Amino acid sequence: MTSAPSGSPLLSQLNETQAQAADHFTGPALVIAGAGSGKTRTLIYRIAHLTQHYGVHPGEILAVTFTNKAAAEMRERASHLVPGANELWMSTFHSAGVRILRAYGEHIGLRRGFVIYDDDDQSDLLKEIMGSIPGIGPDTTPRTLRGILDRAKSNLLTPDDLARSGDPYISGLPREVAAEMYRRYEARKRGQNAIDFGDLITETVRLFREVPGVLDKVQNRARFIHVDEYQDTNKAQYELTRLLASRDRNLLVVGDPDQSIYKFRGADIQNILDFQKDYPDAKVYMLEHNYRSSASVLKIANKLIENNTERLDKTLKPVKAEGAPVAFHRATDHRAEGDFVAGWITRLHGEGRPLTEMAVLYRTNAQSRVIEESLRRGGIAAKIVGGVGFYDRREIRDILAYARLAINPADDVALRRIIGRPRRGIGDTALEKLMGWAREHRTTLLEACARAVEDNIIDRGAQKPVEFAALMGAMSEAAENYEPAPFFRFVIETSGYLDLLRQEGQEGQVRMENLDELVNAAEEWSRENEGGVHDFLDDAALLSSVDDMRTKKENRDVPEEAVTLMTLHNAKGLEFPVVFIVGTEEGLLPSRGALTEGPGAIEEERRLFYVGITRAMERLFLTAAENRMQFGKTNAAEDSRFLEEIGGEFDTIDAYGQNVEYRAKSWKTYRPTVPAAGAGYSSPVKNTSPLTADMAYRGGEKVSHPKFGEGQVLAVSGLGERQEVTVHFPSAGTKKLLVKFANLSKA
Ligand SMILES: Nc1ncnc2c1ncn2[C@@H]1O[C@H](COP(=O)(O)OP(=O)(O)OP(=O)(O)O)[C@@H](O)[C@H]1O
Ligand SMILES: [Mg+2]
Repeated sequence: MTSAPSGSPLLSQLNETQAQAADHFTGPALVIAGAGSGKTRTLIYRIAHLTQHYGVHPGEILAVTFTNKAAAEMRERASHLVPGANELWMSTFHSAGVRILRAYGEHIGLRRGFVIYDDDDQSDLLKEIMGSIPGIGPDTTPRTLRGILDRAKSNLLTPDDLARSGDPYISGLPREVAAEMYRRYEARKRGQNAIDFGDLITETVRLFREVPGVLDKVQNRARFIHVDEYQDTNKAQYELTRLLASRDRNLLVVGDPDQSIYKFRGADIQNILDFQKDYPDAKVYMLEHNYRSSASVLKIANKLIENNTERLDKTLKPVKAEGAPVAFHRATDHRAEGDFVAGWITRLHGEGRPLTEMAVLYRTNAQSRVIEESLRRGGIAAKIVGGVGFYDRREIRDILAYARLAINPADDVALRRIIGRPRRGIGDTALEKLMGWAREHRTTLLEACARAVEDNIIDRGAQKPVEFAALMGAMSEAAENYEPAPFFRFVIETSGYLDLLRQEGQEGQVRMENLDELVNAAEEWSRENEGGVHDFLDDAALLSSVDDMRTKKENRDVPEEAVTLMTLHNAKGLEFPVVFIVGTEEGLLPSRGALTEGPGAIEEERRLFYVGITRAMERLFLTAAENRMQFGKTNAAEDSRFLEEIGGEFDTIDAYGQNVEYRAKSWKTYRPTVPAAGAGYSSPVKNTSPLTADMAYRGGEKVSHPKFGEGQVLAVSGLGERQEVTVHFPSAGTKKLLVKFANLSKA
C-alpha cells in the first residue's frame, strides 16, 4: 500500500489506514470494518479528497446511502469539505431510481407522469385483484402478498422466475398462484401508469440492461461511485451498483457484515463478502479502531458479537477511555421501565446533558407508546423517528391521492380512494358500472366518469360522475400551473374536503391542522427544492417508505431540544452520547419471530443488538421488564439471552441507581418448540449447543489447504455434511469450499 500524501490538511484528520482509503483514486475498493471505526467519515473525506487533490468534478461523484436521513447528513458534512458540493449526487438507492426513471423511463415504456405506489396503494390494488385469482383464499392478506412481491423484486425475479422457482410454496401459496398474482398485479399497475417501491430499483436495472445508451449517460454522472452500509444491499441494489460501475470501475464500498440487519427484506450479506470475488483487483482497507464509544461500551459490543458463528473476525480496539460502566436495570413492568428511562433522562439533563444527545432505542414501534407516556409525565420533549408518519395519515393520503389523480388520470387506485371523500352521491353500484365500462373500453375510470351521461353508463345520477371528472380537470390544470403549496390549498378547498372536516368536530379540527401542515411542508419544500407538484409527490412518496426523514414533518410541534425515540433498525449509522436500549427480553430482542425461525434469525437479532449498543458514545443503559403487556395481555418476561452472553460486563442497578447483584432470569425455560432437525439455538454456554459443537471452523481462524496454501476463514455456513467455509487465500483469492471435501487443516 502506498502511504497517504503527507501534509494534506484533509487527510491529516484521519488515521493512517483511513487516510490510505481516502486517498484511493481509481479502481474498486472495499472498506470493511466494525462499528464506529470511521467508515462513513472516510467515505466523505475520500469524496472531498477526490475533488481537491485529484481534481475530480463534484458532478461526477455519486454516493449512495441507506436512508434519506443518512444522505442528508452526508450532504451536510460534505458541504463543509467540498467546494461545489451541491453538484454531488448523494442519495438513497430509491431516490436515485426515481431520478433516473423520471429522466429516461420512457425508454422502457413508462409514460410521463407515472406515480409511485407506496405500501398502502399496493394493498389497495391487491385487494382489488386478489378476489379473482383462483387459489387465493380469504385468509390470505394483502400484507402477505406484498411480502411476496417485495422479496421477488429484491431478488430481481420476474413472475415467470417465480413460477419456476425451487420452492413449491411461496409464503404459503402454491408458486403458480403466487406467480399469477404477481403477473396480474404488474399488469394492473402498468395500466395505471404507476410503479412501486421495488420497481424503483428493478426498473432501473431493466432500463440499464435494455438501453445501454442510457446507462452510458448515467455513468457520466457517476464516474466515482460510493456505497455506504454495503452489507445491507439486496440483489437488485447489488446489480444496480454493478451496472453503474461496469464502465469506469471506480467503486468504493464500505460496510460491516456484523451490522447486516435487513435480511428479512432481502439483503444479502454475501454481497460484501464476495466483493473481492467480483473485483479481484479490489483494494481492501480494514479499520481497527473505534472512535465512537467508550471502552466499556465497546467491550460489551465485542463480547456480544463474538457469539455469532457465521462471521468474519475483526479487531475493534477502543480509542476512548473506559468511561462510565454500562448499566442494566430490570423493572417490574413496562411502565416502570419507561419511568426508569424518564428518571435517568431527567437526572442527566439536570446535570447539563442536552436532550438532543440522548436516544431511546427499541425493537418494535409498539414499544414507543409507553416510553412516550413516561417522558410526557416527566415533562421531557421527545421526537419519534418512524412509526405512523405524517404522510400515513388518512387526510394527508386523501389529498395526496387527489394530487396524484390530477397528474395521472390513469390512477384508478387514487380515484377509488377519493371519489367518496367527501360523498358525491356516487354509490357502489354506480362505481361498479363505471369500472365495468372502463374495463370494456380499455380506458380509465376517470374517462368513464366523464362519459357517464353521454354513454348512458349509469341509470340515475349520471351527472355526478361527470361533475367529478370536471373537478379533476380543473385540478389537473392547477397542478400544471401552481406551485405545490397553492396547489394543495386549491385541492383542499375545491374538493369539498374542508367542509367534510368541519362537520367532524374535534377530530376534524386535528385533521384540518394536519392539512395545514401539508401546505406548510409544501412551502418549505419549495424553498429547498426546485420543481412542481409532481416532484413534491415523488419526494413525499419516498419519505413515507422505509425511511425516517418524515420525522421533521411529523414532529412539527416538538421543540428542537428533544430526546430521540426510534427503532434499532432506524438507528443504523447514527450516534448519540447517551443511549437507552429498552426491552432486552426474550420475545422482543431476540424477537418472537426469530425465536421460532432458528439460529440464523437469532444471529440477525444479535447483530441488531450490536448495532444498538454501538450507537452509544459515552453512556449505555439496558433495560428489561419482569412483566410486559403485549397484544393486550400482561405476561412474565424473561431476560434476553444476549444479556447472559455479555454477563459480568455491566453494572446492574435498581430504580434508585444503586448497584445490585445481577441474577439472571434464565431464558431456557422460555424455549419455544424445537425447530426442524439440524437447527439449534446458539447457547450462551460455549460448545454445548448443537450449532457450536458442530462447527468445525470459526470466522477468523487460520487454515491451510493442500493447493491454495494458508488462508483465513471469512465465513462459515451450513451444518454437518453441507457445511461450507469461505476462505481468503492470499495466493489464490477468496474460495467457498465444502468442508467435507476441502481437505482443510487448521494452520
Ligand atoms: N480519525 C478520526 N479522528 C477523530 N474522530 C474520528 C476518526 N474516525 C472516526 N471518527 C469519529 O468516530 C465516529 C464514528 O465514525 P463513523 O460514523 O464514520 O463510523 P462508521 O464506521 O461509519 O460507523 P457505523 O458502522 O456505525 O456506520 C464519528 O463521530 C467520527 O467523526
Ligand atoms: Mg457509518
